[in-house]
This record gives sequence, structure tokens and C-alpha cells, in this order.
Amino acid sequence: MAETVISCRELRHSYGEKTVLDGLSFSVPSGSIFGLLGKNGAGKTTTINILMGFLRPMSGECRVLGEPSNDIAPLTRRDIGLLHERFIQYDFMSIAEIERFHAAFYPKWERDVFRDLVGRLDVPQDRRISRMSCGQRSQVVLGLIMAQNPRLMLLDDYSMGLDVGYRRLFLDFLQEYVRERGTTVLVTSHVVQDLDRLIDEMVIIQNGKTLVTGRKDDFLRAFHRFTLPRSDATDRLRPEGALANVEHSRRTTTLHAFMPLAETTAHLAALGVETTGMVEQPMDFEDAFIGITGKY
Ligand SMILES: Nc1ncnc2c1ncn2[C@@H]1O[C@H](COP(=O)(O)OP(=O)(O)OP(=O)(O)O)[C@@H](O)[C@H]1O
Repeated sequence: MAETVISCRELRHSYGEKTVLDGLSFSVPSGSIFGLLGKNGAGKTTTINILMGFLRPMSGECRVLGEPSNDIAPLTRRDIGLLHERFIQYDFMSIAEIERFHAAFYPKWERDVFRDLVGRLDVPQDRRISRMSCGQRSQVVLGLIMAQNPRLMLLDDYSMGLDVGYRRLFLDFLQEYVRERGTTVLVTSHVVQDLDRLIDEMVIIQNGKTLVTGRKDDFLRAFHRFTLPRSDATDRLRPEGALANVEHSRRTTTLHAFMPLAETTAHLAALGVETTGMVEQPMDFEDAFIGITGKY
């Protein structure tokens, strides 16, 4: 079995009266690309702040690269590449200067990786970061993190400001990079569609708890969507157990369930629901994500 690079158990955290994490548990196997997923405000950045030791949870425990997250040794920290919203503090520096500045902190620095990613920008090396667009800055930041050659990368909203072409380029680059080095990556993004191509393991957070965790493909295999004609009986259905979500439009009821067609049919029949006309609808990862978390 793969070594565990991150493990979080029963994390609880509140900001004042507001409970954000309410018993969140998950673990990230070594060498995986792991998606930390949830709707806006679900607690993804809060979780990353706890993993980095920037925030102490009210209870629960996290271990990162074998150390308690609130006491990570400086040498271990060098092996963590963190992307966050305010990554570049010295934006008066040029592209070339910021690369030299960061290189000094990291013994495994790989200048070629930075040049390969950032050299594709149609921007001169002496351009100051402050004079670059949001997406161009993100490209420089990703180059800096990859050049660090860390054992663990935490990429909080890596897709911010990136256009579709660069997102593709970055995803391909990252997958190859990770395959070559065995880097473990924890990633959040609002572009769930992209994550389907990228991640192999995941946790979906909802109301501060673990909604689903494990291999993405196992989730996609086990989770199904069905439509059937709306009726008084379907109006009485409530999500419970393997029936994860029930939604209605004017004439149709849509069900999301951790049951295949035959089992769902039997389940509904036992509840007195007429299932004539029930059809399974194919789902991609984004559909499944919305299906389990709800549309708001
Ligand atoms: N320092 C803080 N003080 C008070 N509330 C906070 C603080 N930081 C975050 N929150 C609240 O905690 C909740 C979780 O925030 P967090 O940033 O962890 O969510 P997220 O999943 O990263 O969201 P998004 O997808 O929108 O980036 C939100 O409701 C947010 O408003």
C-alpha cells in the first residue's frame, strides 16, 4: 500500500459562531494527484491553512510528510510547494529576478523547469510582475513552485486567471512532472471539468464533513443519475442512505444514487413509486459533483 503523505482526522474549526469544519477526515496517498473539492465557502482554503500550520484547528489532527501540521520542521517545509492567493509578495521584481530570488531558498531548484513553463509567455524576462496580467502572474507562480521540486505540492485554486489553453498546457505538464518524480499533489479548483482529467483521488467536503473520499473512478462507477416522470410519489422522496439527491423540474424528477438501475428500481418500488419511464442518464465528473453537492 502507498505511504500516506497527508492524513487529517476529525478536523473541527469555527470562525466565531460559524462552524466551517465539522469532523473532516481524509488521507492522501503518496504519488497521487488528490482533489480537495467543495462548493464556495466549503472550507478548502481553511483546510490548506491547517495543513501548513498557519491555522490551528479547534480539534482533530493532521500529519503532513510524517510530521504534525502545527509543528513542521523547516527542512520539511522546503519540501512543500504551496500555491496560494498572495504567493508573490515582491511584485516589484522582474521575472528573471524573482526566479533568482526563489532559487536561493531551495537546494533542489530546477531552473529549466521554470524556463520551460514561463518561457512560453510572450513577455520579456525584465517585465516586472506588477505589470503582468492575473493569468500571466499565475503562470510565473506555477513555474516557481514546479522549479522548487517539492515532494508535496498544495495548489489552492491553481486555475485562477488561466485561460483554457494554458490550463491544458499546465495540466499536461503537471501530469508528466508528477509521473517522473512521484510528487504528491493536493489541488483545489473551481474548474471541476479539468479535474476529471487530472485527479485520481479526492475528498468532497460538504457542511464541514467528508461527503465522499477515495478514488475518483470508484466514485464515478458507484454514483448514478436517473430521471423519471414527476408524480406525487416522487415529490415525497427524500434523500436518505444510498439515495443521495432528489431534484424536480416541472415534469421530471432527477435522482442521484449510489445504486445501479435495478437496485434503484427496487428501492423506489418498495417506497410505492411508479418507475415506468425511469432512465439512467450518463454523467461526466462535473455532473456527478453537482449531483452530490446540489446546485445550491
Ligand atoms: N478569517 C476568517 N474569519 C471568518 N470567517 C472566515 C475566515 N476565513 C474564512 N472564513 C469563512 O469560512 C468559510 C470557509 O472559507 P474557505 O476560504 O476555507 O472556503 P473555500 O472552500 O476555500 O471557498 P472558495 O471556494 O470560495 O475559495 C467561508 O464561509 C468563509 O467566509
